[in-house]
Amino acid sequence: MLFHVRMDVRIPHDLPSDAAAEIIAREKAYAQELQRSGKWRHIWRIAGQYANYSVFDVKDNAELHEVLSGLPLFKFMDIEVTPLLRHPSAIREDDS
Ligand SMILES: O=C(O)C[C@H]1C=CC(=O)O1
Repeated sequence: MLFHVRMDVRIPHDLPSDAAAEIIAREKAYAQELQRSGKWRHIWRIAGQYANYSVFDVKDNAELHEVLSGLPLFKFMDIEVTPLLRHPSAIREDDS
């Protein structure tokens, strides 16, 4: 199943910078591993914001929840999920 996900990151200003840097490094490794696995299909920075638009390809809602709740930055994020399905007018064969 495909899901469009918006993540807005709100790291508290009083979090020490070395702690923030450590979480961000773990987040990057986690995100890149999920991209290599094919579960995190797209990630785009939203211009001018500490936020991204992503597309996940996972088995079901439960797997999406597991993946998202495992994000090292999860507790500092607002996350909005939109389930997707193939549009009847789509022509790209690999978009489902
Ligand atoms: O930077 C972000 O948008 C937040 C998060 C998502 C992937 C990643 O590496 O960091």
